[in-house]
Amino acid sequence: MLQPGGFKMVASPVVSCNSGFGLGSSGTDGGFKSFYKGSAGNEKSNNEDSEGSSWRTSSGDGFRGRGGRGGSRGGRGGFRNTFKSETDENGNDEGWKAGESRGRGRGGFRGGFRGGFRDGGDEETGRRGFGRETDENGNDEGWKGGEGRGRGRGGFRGGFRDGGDEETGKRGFGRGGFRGQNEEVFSKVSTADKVDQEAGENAGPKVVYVPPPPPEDENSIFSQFATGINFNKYDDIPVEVSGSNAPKAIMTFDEAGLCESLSKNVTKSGYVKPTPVQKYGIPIISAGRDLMACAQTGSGKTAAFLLPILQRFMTDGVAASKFSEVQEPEAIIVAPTRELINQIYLEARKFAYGTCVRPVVVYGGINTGYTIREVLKGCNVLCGTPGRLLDIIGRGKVGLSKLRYLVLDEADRMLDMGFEPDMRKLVGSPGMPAKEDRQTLMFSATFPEEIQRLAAEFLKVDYLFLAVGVVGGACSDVEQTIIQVDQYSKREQLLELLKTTGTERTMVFVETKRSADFIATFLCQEKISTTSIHGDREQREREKALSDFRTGQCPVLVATSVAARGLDIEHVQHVVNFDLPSNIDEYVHRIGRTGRCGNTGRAVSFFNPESDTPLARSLVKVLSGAQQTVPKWLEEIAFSAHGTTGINPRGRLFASTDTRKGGSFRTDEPPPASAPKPAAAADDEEWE
Ligand SMILES: Nc1ncnc2c1ncn2[C@@H]1O[C@H](COP(=O)(O)OP(=O)(O)OP(=O)(O)O)[C@@H](O)[C@H]1O
Repeated sequence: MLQPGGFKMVASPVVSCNSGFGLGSSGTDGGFKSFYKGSAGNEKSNNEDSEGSSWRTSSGDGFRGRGGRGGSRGGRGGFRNTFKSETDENGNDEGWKAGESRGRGRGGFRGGFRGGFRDGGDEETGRRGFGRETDENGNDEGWKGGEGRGRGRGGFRGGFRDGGDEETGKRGFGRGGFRGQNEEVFSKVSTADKVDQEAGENAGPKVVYVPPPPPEDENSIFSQFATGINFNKYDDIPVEVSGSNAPKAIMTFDEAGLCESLSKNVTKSGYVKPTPVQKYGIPIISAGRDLMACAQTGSGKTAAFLLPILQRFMTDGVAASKFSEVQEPEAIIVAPTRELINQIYLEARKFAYGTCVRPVVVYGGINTGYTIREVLKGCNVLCGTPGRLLDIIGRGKVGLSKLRYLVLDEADRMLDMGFEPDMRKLVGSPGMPAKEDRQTLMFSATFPEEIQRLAAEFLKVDYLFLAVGVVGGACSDVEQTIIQVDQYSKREQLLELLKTTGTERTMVFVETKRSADFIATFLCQEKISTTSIHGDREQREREKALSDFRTGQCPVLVATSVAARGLDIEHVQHVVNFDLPSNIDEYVHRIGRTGRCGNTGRAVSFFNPESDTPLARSLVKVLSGAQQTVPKWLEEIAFSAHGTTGINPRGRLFASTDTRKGGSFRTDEPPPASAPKPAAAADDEEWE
């Protein structure tokens, strides 16, 4: 039987979709029927009934495959349709990629697996042809479930790999390789290179995705995010540095003492003057001090740590990167999500342009062998998500003896319950210099007090605390609106809202991966070009979704918490909290995807009193802290919530300053009874 929530469908970003839904409005039960109309004119229908799900097209392709029942996902069951990339990337000259695998589809290849089609054929792989395919099947990933994604859901992402995208398709052989079920089969005939063999401890389907290479042309490397009308207002934000002997702030980039290459790169990036977090942060880091810095979303924290680190490397002369079986990076930067760490890497690469410093990025969801090869080519600045970073260190590919900087971006997230063990492992890794012998830097827009206390364990005793504005406060360039709704009117309200936003870029946040798919599909059916990003999507799909959103091909991105932090996407004018998050810091980060770098933005949040009342008080505080109108009804809810339930862990209040000053939780509230829930809902993201 179909389990509740027994389907999963990934909306195609570039298709417009005409659908008939057979779903209850909650979207949790029931059959499903939709019709996809591809850009190439292929029309597909997707139909799942309670037993054997089927998937058929009414297009000329005549595809008719049978997706079996789900059930591999630990009770979620269901059926997951990932035909999106096929339509948009391959539907042009090749026809549906599914066509490659059609016949096999009937064999129930999807039954019980999460995979379904897996096109797997990214451009890189395709270029390398078949030899590469075998190389890459060296089992270095183990089962997907074992990659931090599974969380006990079991199942694996088998299915077909038709290998075909534009590039691959041209090469013939790369297409149509059957990789369903167990990619180990391939590894047995593999001529895997050494790295992949070393990596192959866990047999099972491996991740073959190799991301496209980063841009090489200067224009793309230095593509700028235009500053907005409020950029100069950053100067009015109060700044506080606590701790002893803080160095003086700089007022211009000239005062930062950057070498010529770095200065040039700063100029080419369009940076004319530093933001407050840069004015204070750069000299603190240059002075060799540990730092915990908190500044509002979109205000330039990345450059605040990258520039002084790179400058130090230039002054002291780091070893030019060259191939070695073990790399010894001088800096490690960690961040909680793949897309964010990739963005940081691109920033590092931009600022290091024309120097001998080589940044490298490692994150889950891409081929490990490829990642390791990239690291071994030379690595001064290693950017990574925690899992992959620990993995590569554990494999002995990265030594830590030369490490001078350890940077935790989104540091409060990196130290909350989800990642704290990994961070402890990282600082406890063999060879990791003691905190006295390295410089540890932490950055975020939010820094709850309990996390600050924990963070202090990773820092030297005399670390400096930098607060630009109110710690955890929302960006004041974002106009925040809260609308009271009931659960069942949300979709209609969203539609209404999106009618007013037109083609302006909008991020719609939902609480679960299932709802992300559901809402994205719904919007597609309403002919709104939408894509989605969440932790159940293949990395390739995640990157494609982001890229389609960035370019405006899909002006609406439905996302879970995985996209809440750090992502810097130009022209995002709106954020919609279709579901409010479970804690206030998450809210601050989500709405901070707009209103960046002095630009203005709007955030609209649907407040359902049945589920969101616990957040009311902190919401009121955030709104008033950012000089926003607080609706009367919200104040009333907040007030009564206070009278009846006291503080709620969901509604954790933010700190207003350095905890070393004695703490700043409001004194009229008891401390939270239990540790607050991490930002991501339990049901939700795997962060790495
Ligand atoms: N001094 C500057 N002048 C012009 N643009 C800048 C400057 N500093 C940063 N920017 C740009 O502002 C944007 C936001 O910067 P960044 O992503 O570092 O913000 P952040 O504070 O880390 O945000 P978040 O808290 O969301 O992670 C980026 O596009 C960056 O290139």
